[in-house]
Amino acid sequence: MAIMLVRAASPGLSDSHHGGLKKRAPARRWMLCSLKYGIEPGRSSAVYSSLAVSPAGEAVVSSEQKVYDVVLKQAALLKKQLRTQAPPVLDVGLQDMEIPRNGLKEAYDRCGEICEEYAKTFYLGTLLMTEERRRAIWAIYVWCRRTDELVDGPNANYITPTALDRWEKRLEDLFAGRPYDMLDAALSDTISRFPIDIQPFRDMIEGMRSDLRKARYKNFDELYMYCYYVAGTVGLMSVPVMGIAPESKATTESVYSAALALGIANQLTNILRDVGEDARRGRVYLPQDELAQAGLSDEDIFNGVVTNRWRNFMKKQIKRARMFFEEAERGVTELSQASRWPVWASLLLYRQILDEIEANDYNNFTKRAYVGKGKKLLALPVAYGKSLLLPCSLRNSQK
Ligand SMILES: CC(C)=CCC/C(C)=C/CC/C(C)=C/CC/C(C)=C/[C@@H]1[C@@H](COP(=O)(O)OP(=O)(O)O)[C@]1(C)CC/C=C(\C)CC/C=C(\C)CCC=C(C)C
Ligand SMILES: [Mn+2]
Repeated sequence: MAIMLVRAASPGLSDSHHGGLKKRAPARRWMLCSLKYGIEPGRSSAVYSSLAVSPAGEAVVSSEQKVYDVVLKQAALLKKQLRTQAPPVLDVGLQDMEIPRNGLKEAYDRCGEICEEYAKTFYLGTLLMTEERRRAIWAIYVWCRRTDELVDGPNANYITPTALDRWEKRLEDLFAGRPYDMLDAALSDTISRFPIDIQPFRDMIEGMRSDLRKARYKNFDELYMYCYYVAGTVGLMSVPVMGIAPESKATTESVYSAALALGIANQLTNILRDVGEDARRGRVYLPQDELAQAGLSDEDIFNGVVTNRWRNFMKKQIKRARMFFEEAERGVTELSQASRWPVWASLLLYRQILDEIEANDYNNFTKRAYVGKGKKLLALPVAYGKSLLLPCSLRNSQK
Protein backbone atom coordinates (compact mmCIF):
# COMPACT_ATOMS: atom_id res chain seq x y z
CA MET A 1 0.00 0.00 0.00
CA ALA A 2 1.71 3.17 -1.15
CA ILE A 3 1.49 6.36 0.87
CA MET A 4 2.22 9.55 -1.00
CA LEU A 5 2.27 13.13 0.11
CA VAL A 6 0.75 15.06 -2.75
CA ARG A 7 -1.79 17.75 -3.19
CA ALA A 8 -5.03 16.18 -4.35
CA ALA A 9 -8.52 17.38 -5.07
CA SER A 10 -11.17 17.00 -2.37
CA PRO A 11 -14.47 17.00 -4.23
CA GLY A 12 -17.28 18.59 -2.31
CA LEU A 13 -14.96 20.16 0.22
CA SER A 14 -13.53 23.62 -0.06
CA ASP A 15 -9.79 23.66 -0.62
CA SER A 16 -7.51 23.70 2.38
CA HIS A 17 -4.47 25.95 2.67
CA HIS A 18 -1.67 24.56 4.66
CA GLY A 19 1.30 24.87 2.48
CA GLY A 20 1.17 22.47 -0.45
CA LEU A 21 2.10 19.22 1.26
CA LYS A 22 -0.67 17.30 2.85
CA LYS A 23 -0.39 16.28 6.46
CA ARG A 24 -1.53 12.75 7.02
CA ALA A 25 -4.55 11.97 9.14
CA PRO A 26 -3.35 10.46 12.43
CA ALA A 27 -2.64 6.76 12.14
CA ARG A 28 -4.75 6.16 15.24
CA ARG A 29 -7.91 6.76 13.25
CA TRP A 30 -7.04 3.98 10.87
CA MET A 31 -6.84 1.78 13.93
CA LEU A 32 -10.27 3.02 14.84
CA CYS A 33 -11.83 2.32 11.51
CA SER A 34 -10.47 -1.03 10.66
CA LEU A 35 -7.79 -2.85 12.62
CA LYS A 36 -9.53 -2.77 15.97
CA TYR A 37 -12.77 -3.30 14.13
CA GLY A 38 -11.37 -6.59 12.91
CA ILE A 39 -11.22 -5.96 9.19
CA GLU A 40 -8.16 -7.44 7.55
CA PRO A 41 -6.17 -5.20 5.23
CA GLY A 42 -7.14 -6.00 1.68
CA ARG A 43 -10.61 -7.22 2.66
CA SER A 44 -12.26 -3.87 3.08
CA SER A 45 -12.31 -0.59 1.27
CA ALA A 46 -12.19 1.23 4.61
CA VAL A 47 -9.43 3.73 5.21
CA TYR A 48 -5.84 2.50 5.32
CA SER A 49 -3.74 5.58 4.80
CA SER A 50 -3.90 9.16 3.66
CA LEU A 51 -3.44 8.21 0.07
CA ALA A 52 -3.85 4.68 -1.12
CA VAL A 53 -3.69 3.01 -4.50
CA SER A 54 -6.95 1.56 -5.71
CA PRO A 55 -7.13 -1.90 -7.34
CA ALA A 56 -7.27 -0.04 -10.69
CA GLY A 57 -3.95 1.61 -9.83
CA GLU A 58 -5.31 5.13 -9.27
CA ALA A 59 -4.33 7.25 -6.28
CA VAL A 60 -7.31 7.58 -3.96
CA VAL A 61 -7.59 10.16 -1.21
CA SER A 62 -9.54 8.70 1.69
CA SER A 63 -12.54 10.48 3.19
CA GLU A 64 -10.64 10.54 6.44
CA GLN A 65 -7.81 12.51 4.84
CA LYS A 66 -10.22 14.95 3.18
CA VAL A 67 -11.96 15.57 6.47
CA TYR A 68 -8.68 15.85 8.37
CA ASP A 69 -7.68 18.63 5.96
CA VAL A 70 -10.78 20.52 7.04
CA VAL A 71 -9.83 19.94 10.70
CA LEU A 72 -6.36 21.38 10.07
CA LYS A 73 -7.80 24.37 8.28
CA GLN A 74 -10.37 25.07 11.00
CA ALA A 75 -7.70 24.77 13.71
CA ALA A 76 -5.37 27.13 11.83
CA LEU A 77 -8.16 29.70 11.38
CA LEU A 78 -9.07 29.57 15.05
CA LYS A 79 -5.45 30.00 16.14
CA LYS A 80 -5.00 32.92 13.75
CA GLN A 81 -8.17 34.67 14.90
CA LEU A 82 -7.36 34.18 18.57
CA ARG A 83 -3.83 35.51 18.00
CA THR A 84 -5.00 38.67 16.27
CA GLN A 85 -8.12 38.95 18.44
CA ALA A 86 -9.68 40.34 15.26
CA PRO A 87 -13.45 40.08 14.90
CA PRO A 88 -14.34 37.35 12.44
CA VAL A 89 -15.11 37.72 8.78
CA LEU A 90 -18.21 39.93 8.83
CA ASP A 91 -18.31 42.45 5.99
CA VAL A 92 -21.00 44.43 7.73
CA GLY A 93 -21.26 44.77 11.50
CA LEU A 94 -24.63 43.95 13.00
CA GLN A 95 -24.71 47.47 14.37
CA ASP A 96 -25.36 48.55 10.74
CA MET A 97 -28.41 46.34 10.49
CA GLU A 98 -31.95 47.23 11.14
CA ILE A 99 -32.60 44.63 13.77
CA PRO A 100 -32.97 46.39 17.09
CA ARG A 101 -31.12 44.98 20.12
CA ASN A 102 -34.34 43.73 21.74
CA GLY A 103 -35.18 42.07 18.38
CA LEU A 104 -31.96 40.13 18.72
CA LYS A 105 -32.90 39.06 22.24
CA GLU A 106 -36.24 37.85 20.92
CA ALA A 107 -34.46 35.97 18.12
CA TYR A 108 -32.15 34.19 20.55
CA ASP A 109 -35.05 33.40 22.89
CA ARG A 110 -36.92 31.84 19.98
CA CYS A 111 -33.82 29.77 19.13
CA GLY A 112 -33.80 28.58 22.74
CA GLU A 113 -37.48 27.60 22.53
CA ILE A 114 -36.90 25.65 19.32
CA CYS A 115 -33.91 23.87 20.82
CA GLU A 116 -35.96 22.98 23.91
CA GLU A 117 -38.83 21.72 21.79
CA TYR A 118 -36.75 19.52 19.46
CA ALA A 119 -33.79 18.48 21.59
CA LYS A 120 -34.54 18.53 25.31
CA THR A 121 -31.22 16.90 26.19
CA PHE A 122 -29.07 19.36 24.24
CA TYR A 123 -31.18 22.16 25.66
CA LEU A 124 -30.67 21.03 29.25
CA GLY A 125 -26.96 20.81 28.53
CA THR A 126 -26.83 24.35 27.21
CA LEU A 127 -28.40 25.67 30.42
CA LEU A 128 -25.13 24.78 32.11
CA MET A 129 -23.14 27.09 29.82
CA THR A 130 -22.40 30.80 30.08
CA GLU A 131 -25.18 32.99 28.68
CA GLU A 132 -23.27 34.12 25.58
CA ARG A 133 -22.19 30.60 24.69
CA ARG A 134 -25.62 29.15 25.36
CA ARG A 135 -27.29 31.63 23.00
CA ALA A 136 -24.65 30.96 20.36
CA ILE A 137 -25.19 27.18 20.55
CA TRP A 138 -28.96 27.71 20.28
CA ALA A 139 -28.46 29.78 17.12
CA ILE A 140 -26.20 27.10 15.63
CA TYR A 141 -28.63 24.37 16.70
CA VAL A 142 -31.54 26.12 14.98
CA TRP A 143 -29.62 26.60 11.74
CA CYS A 144 -28.65 22.89 11.77
CA ARG A 145 -32.21 21.82 12.56
CA ARG A 146 -33.64 23.97 9.77
CA THR A 147 -31.08 22.60 7.34
CA ASP A 148 -31.98 19.02 8.30
CA GLU A 149 -35.71 19.81 8.05
CA LEU A 150 -35.23 20.80 4.43
CA VAL A 151 -34.53 17.18 3.52
CA ASP A 152 -36.31 15.41 6.39
CA GLY A 153 -39.22 17.68 7.19
CA PRO A 154 -42.81 17.79 5.88
CA ASN A 155 -41.80 19.59 2.66
CA ALA A 156 -38.90 17.29 1.93
CA ASN A 157 -40.56 15.93 -1.23
CA TYR A 158 -40.42 19.37 -2.79
CA ILE A 159 -36.79 20.05 -1.98
CA THR A 160 -34.48 20.15 -4.99
CA PRO A 161 -30.74 20.79 -5.28
CA THR A 162 -31.67 24.33 -6.38
CA ALA A 163 -33.50 24.91 -3.09
CA LEU A 164 -30.33 23.87 -1.27
CA ASP A 165 -28.31 26.25 -3.46
CA ARG A 166 -30.66 29.03 -2.34
CA TRP A 167 -30.21 27.97 1.30
CA GLU A 168 -26.44 28.18 0.79
CA LYS A 169 -26.73 31.67 -0.71
CA ARG A 170 -28.71 32.66 2.36
CA LEU A 171 -25.96 31.24 4.53
CA GLU A 172 -23.37 33.36 2.69
CA ASP A 173 -25.57 36.41 3.21
CA LEU A 174 -25.91 35.85 6.93
CA PHE A 175 -22.15 35.37 7.22
CA ALA A 176 -21.78 38.72 5.44
CA GLY A 177 -24.08 40.33 8.03
CA ARG A 178 -27.21 40.26 5.85
CA PRO A 179 -29.57 37.83 7.61
CA TYR A 180 -32.82 36.94 5.91
CA ASP A 181 -34.96 36.47 9.02
CA MET A 182 -34.78 36.68 12.80
CA LEU A 183 -33.37 33.19 13.29
CA ASP A 184 -30.64 33.91 10.74
CA ALA A 185 -30.00 37.20 12.57
CA ALA A 186 -29.23 35.30 15.76
CA LEU A 187 -26.62 33.24 13.90
CA SER A 188 -25.24 36.38 12.20
CA ASP A 189 -24.77 37.89 15.62
CA THR A 190 -23.16 34.71 16.92
CA ILE A 191 -20.57 34.66 14.15
CA SER A 192 -19.76 38.29 14.87
CA ARG A 193 -18.90 37.26 18.45
CA PHE A 194 -17.07 33.95 17.93
CA PRO A 195 -14.38 32.97 15.42
CA ILE A 196 -16.67 30.64 13.45
CA ASP A 197 -15.87 29.74 9.84
CA ILE A 198 -18.44 29.14 7.11
CA GLN A 199 -16.99 25.86 5.79
CA PRO A 200 -18.61 23.41 8.22
CA PHE A 201 -21.97 25.07 7.50
CA ARG A 202 -21.43 24.74 3.75
CA ASP A 203 -20.38 21.13 4.22
CA MET A 204 -23.54 20.34 6.17
CA ILE A 205 -25.60 21.59 3.22
CA GLU A 206 -23.45 19.33 1.01
CA GLY A 207 -24.48 16.41 3.27
CA MET A 208 -28.13 17.27 2.70
CA ARG A 209 -27.46 17.37 -1.06
CA SER A 210 -26.06 13.87 -0.82
CA ASP A 211 -29.19 12.73 1.05
CA LEU A 212 -31.22 13.83 -1.98
CA ARG A 213 -29.25 11.74 -4.44
CA LYS A 214 -27.98 8.78 -2.46
CA ALA A 215 -29.63 6.06 -0.36
CA ARG A 216 -26.80 3.51 -0.16
CA TYR A 217 -23.17 3.59 1.06
CA LYS A 218 -20.70 1.22 -0.58
CA ASN A 219 -18.31 1.09 2.35
CA PHE A 220 -17.31 2.81 5.57
CA ASP A 221 -15.22 5.36 3.70
CA GLU A 222 -18.37 6.67 1.98
CA LEU A 223 -20.36 6.51 5.20
CA TYR A 224 -17.62 8.37 7.10
CA MET A 225 -17.84 11.22 4.60
CA TYR A 226 -21.62 11.39 5.02
CA CYS A 227 -21.29 11.39 8.81
CA TYR A 228 -18.75 14.21 8.59
CA TYR A 229 -21.08 16.28 6.43
CA VAL A 230 -24.20 15.96 8.56
CA ALA A 231 -22.74 15.62 12.06
CA GLY A 232 -18.94 16.01 12.25
CA THR A 233 -19.55 19.54 10.99
CA VAL A 234 -21.56 20.28 14.16
CA GLY A 235 -18.48 19.51 16.24
CA LEU A 236 -16.37 21.88 14.11
CA MET A 237 -18.99 24.64 14.34
CA SER A 238 -19.17 24.26 18.13
CA VAL A 239 -15.48 24.35 19.17
CA PRO A 240 -15.02 28.12 18.67
CA VAL A 241 -18.05 28.67 20.91
CA MET A 242 -17.22 26.06 23.54
CA GLY A 243 -13.66 27.38 23.82
CA ILE A 244 -10.47 25.52 24.75
CA ALA A 245 -9.36 25.65 28.41
CA PRO A 246 -6.60 28.28 28.83
CA GLU A 247 -4.56 25.76 30.83
CA SER A 248 -4.91 23.01 28.19
CA LYS A 249 -1.68 21.79 26.61
CA ALA A 250 -3.49 19.99 23.80
CA THR A 251 -3.09 21.16 20.22
CA THR A 252 -6.05 22.94 18.65
CA GLU A 253 -6.03 20.26 15.92
CA SER A 254 -6.48 17.50 18.48
CA VAL A 255 -9.43 19.28 20.06
CA TYR A 256 -11.06 19.73 16.66
CA SER A 257 -10.39 16.05 15.88
CA ALA A 258 -12.16 15.06 19.09
CA ALA A 259 -15.12 17.32 18.29
CA LEU A 260 -15.31 15.75 14.84
CA ALA A 261 -15.19 12.29 16.45
CA LEU A 262 -18.12 13.19 18.70
CA GLY A 263 -20.21 14.25 15.72
CA ILE A 264 -19.32 11.03 13.85
CA ALA A 265 -20.05 8.90 16.94
CA ASN A 266 -23.45 10.56 17.37
CA GLN A 267 -24.37 10.06 13.75
CA LEU A 268 -23.27 6.42 13.70
CA THR A 269 -25.42 5.94 16.80
CA ASN A 270 -28.36 7.67 15.09
CA ILE A 271 -27.96 5.36 12.12
CA LEU A 272 -27.84 2.22 14.29
CA ARG A 273 -30.88 3.34 16.29
CA ASP A 274 -32.93 4.20 13.18
CA VAL A 275 -32.23 1.18 10.93
CA GLY A 276 -35.93 0.17 10.75
CA GLU A 277 -37.23 3.70 10.36
CA ASP A 278 -34.73 4.49 7.59
CA ALA A 279 -35.48 1.20 5.81
CA ARG A 280 -39.16 2.14 5.70
CA ARG A 281 -38.07 5.24 3.76
CA GLY A 282 -36.00 3.08 1.42
CA ARG A 283 -32.69 4.09 3.03
CA VAL A 284 -29.87 1.88 4.23
CA TYR A 285 -27.03 3.82 5.82
CA LEU A 286 -25.01 0.72 6.71
CA PRO A 287 -21.86 -0.06 4.69
CA GLN A 288 -22.88 -2.43 1.90
CA ASP A 289 -19.53 -4.26 1.82
CA GLU A 290 -19.70 -5.00 5.56
CA LEU A 291 -23.28 -6.22 5.23
CA ALA A 292 -22.19 -8.57 2.46
CA GLN A 293 -19.21 -9.81 4.50
CA ALA A 294 -21.65 -10.63 7.29
CA GLY A 295 -23.83 -12.57 4.83
CA LEU A 296 -26.57 -9.92 4.95
CA SER A 297 -28.33 -7.86 2.30
CA ASP A 298 -30.82 -5.01 2.02
CA GLU A 299 -33.51 -7.68 1.81
CA ASP A 300 -32.68 -8.85 5.36
CA ILE A 301 -33.03 -5.29 6.58
CA PHE A 302 -36.37 -4.79 4.87
CA ASN A 303 -37.58 -8.11 6.31
CA GLY A 304 -36.47 -6.94 9.75
CA VAL A 305 -35.83 -10.28 11.44
CA VAL A 306 -33.19 -10.36 14.20
CA THR A 307 -30.89 -13.29 13.45
CA ASN A 308 -27.49 -14.25 14.83
CA ARG A 309 -25.91 -12.84 11.69
CA TRP A 310 -27.61 -9.54 12.39
CA ARG A 311 -26.57 -9.59 16.07
CA ASN A 312 -22.93 -10.20 15.13
CA PHE A 313 -23.00 -7.49 12.50
CA MET A 314 -24.55 -5.03 14.96
CA LYS A 315 -21.97 -5.86 17.64
CA LYS A 316 -19.21 -4.74 15.28
CA GLN A 317 -21.02 -1.57 14.28
CA ILE A 318 -21.63 -0.69 17.93
CA LYS A 319 -17.99 -1.34 18.74
CA ARG A 320 -16.92 1.11 16.06
CA ALA A 321 -19.32 3.81 17.25
CA ARG A 322 -17.95 3.38 20.78
CA MET A 323 -14.39 3.87 19.49
CA PHE A 324 -15.38 7.26 18.10
CA PHE A 325 -16.93 8.16 21.46
CA GLU A 326 -13.68 7.12 23.11
CA GLU A 327 -11.71 9.36 20.80
CA ALA A 328 -14.08 12.25 21.56
CA GLU A 329 -13.62 11.75 25.32
CA ARG A 330 -9.96 12.75 25.08
CA GLY A 331 -11.00 16.17 23.77
CA VAL A 332 -13.83 17.02 26.13
CA THR A 333 -11.46 17.54 29.05
CA GLU A 334 -9.57 20.14 26.98
CA LEU A 335 -12.63 22.36 26.56
CA SER A 336 -13.14 25.40 28.74
CA GLN A 337 -14.44 24.40 32.17
CA ALA A 338 -17.99 25.72 31.67
CA SER A 339 -18.46 23.85 28.38
CA ARG A 340 -17.30 20.45 29.61
CA TRP A 341 -20.38 19.54 31.61
CA PRO A 342 -22.93 19.86 28.78
CA VAL A 343 -20.66 18.12 26.30
CA TRP A 344 -19.99 15.25 28.74
CA ALA A 345 -23.72 15.02 29.42
CA SER A 346 -24.59 14.80 25.74
CA LEU A 347 -21.76 12.30 25.09
CA LEU A 348 -22.85 10.00 27.93
CA LEU A 349 -26.51 10.21 26.99
CA TYR A 350 -25.98 9.58 23.31
CA ARG A 351 -23.61 6.70 23.99
CA GLN A 352 -26.25 5.05 26.18
CA ILE A 353 -28.44 4.64 23.11
CA LEU A 354 -25.92 1.96 22.06
CA ASP A 355 -26.46 0.16 25.39
CA GLU A 356 -30.21 0.31 24.77
CA ILE A 357 -29.83 -1.27 21.32
CA GLU A 358 -28.01 -4.15 23.06
CA ALA A 359 -30.70 -4.30 25.74
CA ASN A 360 -33.29 -4.63 22.94
CA ASP A 361 -31.36 -7.70 21.72
CA TYR A 362 -30.33 -5.72 18.60
CA ASN A 363 -33.89 -5.28 17.41
CA ASN A 364 -33.51 -1.88 15.82
CA PHE A 365 -36.05 -2.81 13.15
CA THR A 366 -39.20 -2.36 15.19
CA LYS A 367 -38.00 -1.14 18.61
CA ARG A 368 -36.61 2.35 19.05
CA ALA A 369 -33.71 2.39 21.53
CA TYR A 370 -34.61 4.93 24.13
CA VAL A 371 -32.78 6.16 27.22
CA GLY A 372 -35.27 6.47 30.10
CA LYS A 373 -35.69 9.55 32.30
CA GLY A 374 -33.97 7.95 35.31
CA LYS A 375 -30.82 7.11 33.34
CA LYS A 376 -30.86 10.56 31.76
CA LEU A 377 -30.98 12.22 35.17
CA LEU A 378 -28.22 10.01 36.49
CA ALA A 379 -25.95 11.04 33.62
CA LEU A 380 -25.96 14.67 34.77
CA PRO A 381 -24.02 14.25 38.04
CA VAL A 382 -21.69 11.75 36.37
CA ALA A 383 -21.02 14.31 33.64
CA TYR A 384 -20.49 16.99 36.25
CA GLY A 385 -17.91 14.83 38.05
CA LYS A 386 -16.06 14.24 34.76
CA SER A 387 -16.14 17.94 33.93
CA LEU A 388 -14.11 18.68 37.08
CA LEU A 389 -11.19 16.53 35.88
CA LEU A 390 -8.05 18.33 34.77
CA PRO A 391 -7.49 18.40 31.00
CA CYS A 392 -5.94 15.10 29.85
CA SER A 393 -3.05 17.04 28.31
CA LEU A 394 -2.15 18.45 31.76
CA ARG A 395 -2.59 15.16 33.58
CA ASN A 396 -0.19 13.49 31.16
CA SER A 397 2.36 16.32 31.35
CA GLN A 398 2.33 16.18 35.16
CA LYS A 399 3.29 12.51 35.25
C1 LIG B 1 -13.79 18.50 21.94
C2 LIG B 1 -15.22 18.18 21.88
C3 LIG B 1 -15.61 16.78 22.11
C4 LIG B 1 -16.10 19.16 21.62
C5 LIG B 1 -17.55 19.03 21.54
C6 LIG B 1 -18.05 19.44 20.20
C7 LIG B 1 -19.54 19.29 20.10
C8 LIG B 1 -20.40 20.17 20.88
C9 LIG B 1 -20.03 18.37 19.28
C10 LIG B 1 -21.48 18.17 19.09
C11 LIG B 1 -21.69 16.98 18.25
C12 LIG B 1 -23.15 16.82 17.93
C13 LIG B 1 -24.16 17.07 18.97
C14 LIG B 1 -23.48 16.42 16.69
C15 LIG B 1 -24.88 16.26 16.22
C16 LIG B 1 -24.99 14.99 15.45
C17 LIG B 1 -26.38 14.79 14.93
C18 LIG B 1 -27.37 14.26 15.87
C19 LIG B 1 -26.66 15.10 13.66
C20 LIG B 1 -27.99 15.01 13.05
C21 LIG B 1 -28.03 14.92 11.63
C22 LIG B 1 -28.94 14.29 10.67
O1 LIG B 1 -29.30 13.02 11.14
P1 LIG B 1 -30.67 12.30 10.87
O2 LIG B 1 -31.45 13.02 9.86
O3 LIG B 1 -30.31 10.90 10.63
O4 LIG B 1 -31.28 12.40 12.28
P2 LIG B 1 -32.71 12.87 12.81
O5 LIG B 1 -33.54 11.65 12.71
O6 LIG B 1 -33.18 13.98 11.94
O7 LIG B 1 -32.44 13.33 14.22
C23 LIG B 1 -28.59 16.00 12.36
C24 LIG B 1 -30.02 16.07 12.60
C25 LIG B 1 -27.94 17.26 11.85
C26 LIG B 1 -28.39 18.48 12.57
C27 LIG B 1 -27.81 18.54 13.95
C28 LIG B 1 -28.46 19.09 14.97
C29 LIG B 1 -29.81 19.68 14.80
C30 LIG B 1 -27.80 19.13 16.31
C31 LIG B 1 -26.94 20.36 16.49
C32 LIG B 1 -26.57 20.43 17.90
C33 LIG B 1 -25.90 21.44 18.47
C34 LIG B 1 -25.42 22.63 17.75
C35 LIG B 1 -25.74 21.40 19.97
C36 LIG B 1 -24.38 20.90 20.42
C37 LIG B 1 -24.38 21.15 21.87
C38 LIG B 1 -24.04 20.32 22.86
C39 LIG B 1 -24.19 20.78 24.26
C40 LIG B 1 -23.52 18.96 22.62
MN1 LIG C 1 -32.98 14.34 10.07
